[in-house]
Amino acid sequence: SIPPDSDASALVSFKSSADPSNSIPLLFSPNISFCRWPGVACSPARPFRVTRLVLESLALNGTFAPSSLARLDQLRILSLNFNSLAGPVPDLSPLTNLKALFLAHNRFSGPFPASLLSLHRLRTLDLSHNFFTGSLPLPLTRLPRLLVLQLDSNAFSGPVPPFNQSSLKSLNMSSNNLTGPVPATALLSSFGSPSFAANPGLCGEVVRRQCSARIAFFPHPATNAPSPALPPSVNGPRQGFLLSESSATPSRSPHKRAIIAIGFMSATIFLIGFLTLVLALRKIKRHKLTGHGKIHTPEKSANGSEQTTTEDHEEPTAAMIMEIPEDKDREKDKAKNLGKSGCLTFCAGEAPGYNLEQLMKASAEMLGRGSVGATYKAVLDTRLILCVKRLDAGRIGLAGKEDFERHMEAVGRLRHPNLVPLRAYFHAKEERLLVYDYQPNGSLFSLLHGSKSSRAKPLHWTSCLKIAEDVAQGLSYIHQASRLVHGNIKSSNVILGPDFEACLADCCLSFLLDEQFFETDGESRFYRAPEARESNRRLTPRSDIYAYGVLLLELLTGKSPLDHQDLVSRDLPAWVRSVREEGESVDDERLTMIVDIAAACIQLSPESRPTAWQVLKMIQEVKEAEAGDGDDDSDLSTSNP
Ligand SMILES: Nc1ncnc2c1ncn2[C@@H]1O[C@H](COP(=O)(O)OP(=O)(O)OP(=O)(O)O)[C@@H](O)[C@H]1O
Repeated sequence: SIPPDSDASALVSFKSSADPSNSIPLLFSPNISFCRWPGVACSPARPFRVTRLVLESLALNGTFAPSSLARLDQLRILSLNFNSLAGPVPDLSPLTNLKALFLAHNRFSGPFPASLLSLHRLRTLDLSHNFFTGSLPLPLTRLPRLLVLQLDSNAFSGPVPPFNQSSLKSLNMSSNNLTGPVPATALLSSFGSPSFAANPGLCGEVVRRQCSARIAFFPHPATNAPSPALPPSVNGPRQGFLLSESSATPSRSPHKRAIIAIGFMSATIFLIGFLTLVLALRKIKRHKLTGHGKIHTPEKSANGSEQTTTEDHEEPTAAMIMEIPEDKDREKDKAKNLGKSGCLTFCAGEAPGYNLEQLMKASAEMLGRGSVGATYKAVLDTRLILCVKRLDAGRIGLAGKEDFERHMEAVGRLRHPNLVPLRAYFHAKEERLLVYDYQPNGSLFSLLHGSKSSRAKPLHWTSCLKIAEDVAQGLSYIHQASRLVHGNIKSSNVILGPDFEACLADCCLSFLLDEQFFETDGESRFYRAPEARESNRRLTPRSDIYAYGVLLLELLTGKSPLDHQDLVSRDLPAWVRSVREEGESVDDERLTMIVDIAAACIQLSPESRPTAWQVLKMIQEVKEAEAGDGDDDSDLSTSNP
């Protein structure tokens, strides 16, 4: 039997929570010395003390139990890569000799494991491809021996810590949700932009993306000067500074301050004015919204990114809104009501970066009208570009303010590099606005079907795999982190971010619709699982998977689902192959693997469809097969004691 205080008992304890499906039953046999259990190594210098534990790709799908490995204070290398371990990483501070920790490609969640910050011998840390959230702790910059740090493909947010330790030779923070300027330390500058790719909110020299005026402006000492009070619904005097700053010289003259002060004093008057605008907004008919206001026309800069012209700011959306002042008493009443709920609610505890007033003054371009309302690209005076969805009051079923807010709060908590984040929402009596990040590179729909000049060609194979993986990542996160359902997966709701990463948009909005308006005839119906065709109440994670399967075939063939409605009766591999045959050659086995995934997703019976997580793993297997047999443990050897 196994002595209770031995390293062997620690291993058994770890297995009991990490491996509930008993995927490795034979590996942990009491008849063999535990130092010879597969994946376990003990040091000759310290008999019966485990120094290395490598349990990779073993389908471990439980949790990493607190204290289970705490006894292993001689452990140098711990690798649990490529499993499905979920939940937080427990306190690992007792593993004081740990030099390499690999937890990549699992389902770990929660904040950055703070206990790792006390592991001063740590040289390699790989937390990539998990669901970690929250900010990166500053003490990470003080781990003195850190050589390799892989944090990519998580949902870390907040600023990049100013790493500058000379030991660090490899750093990857890509595909997170980090924001703000990347500190231009010598070390971070030497890594350059690839280490930070697919973090749409990062800016600065290191990532070669200009920071907005806000970021450049606020550290300026003048912003700390006391400012006159404003009504609570106006987001403080900073906005006034910003508005004038965007077109001003950097120095703030007394003359300028006086102008700003006058601006503030008239804020109340202005506020009433803008409330009027909000009320009138409801009155504008669709054709007026599209045709009346000055449409913001983006210009492509030399680097391909969109820029706004000065004129864009001259005629705000408000101009479209302003035209019909109603009967004055009614206006006042409505203004009072709006005043009570006239603030944007920012999601996920994020600091307000703008206010409703600024939003209303933004220049706007209608991007389209979907099932729940119209979508606009809004350019604020600060040049911040947002995507604003104005919900169609008549079609919204979730009538109560509380229900609406509860739903939007839950949606607003979702943060993942492959989801378009909901930043804020607004709810007044009959007005509901949703504010998202604006994604500059169009939708997958326009990528696949947008060009009228050439007949639709399937995308390049590697792009297909990348987009398929990105979407599966986003979907898997929605299903796992929140138990929400996307409800409307289709190619126009897959938007391409600044680094052409695919992000799911319009997350969980189908549930807002009054059931009678649930479209049974729009393009969405081609993506809809048979069991959910008639009612939005029947949308489930499995119906999302069905939609994903249809999307995958669209991606592989470049054909709209309109053109492949009889999917179930087709010989899918033969069809996909025939459509792709003119393009670049793709390994037949890999193509079949992907088509098989799509076929599994569009099974008629919801129970037969895989989960999003399984889909993701299968896509990643194809990608890995594509990349050839990887050198998974190359870092292990570099950190081998
Ligand atoms: N965050 C965003 N950034 C950039 N473009 C976006 C964003 N969200 C949506 N879009 C684009 O705006 C257009 C209109 O979107 P909208 O959601 O209103 O309609 P839809 O996607 O066609 O229908 P549905 O309401 O069924 O999702 C689409 O082309 C979509 O790709």
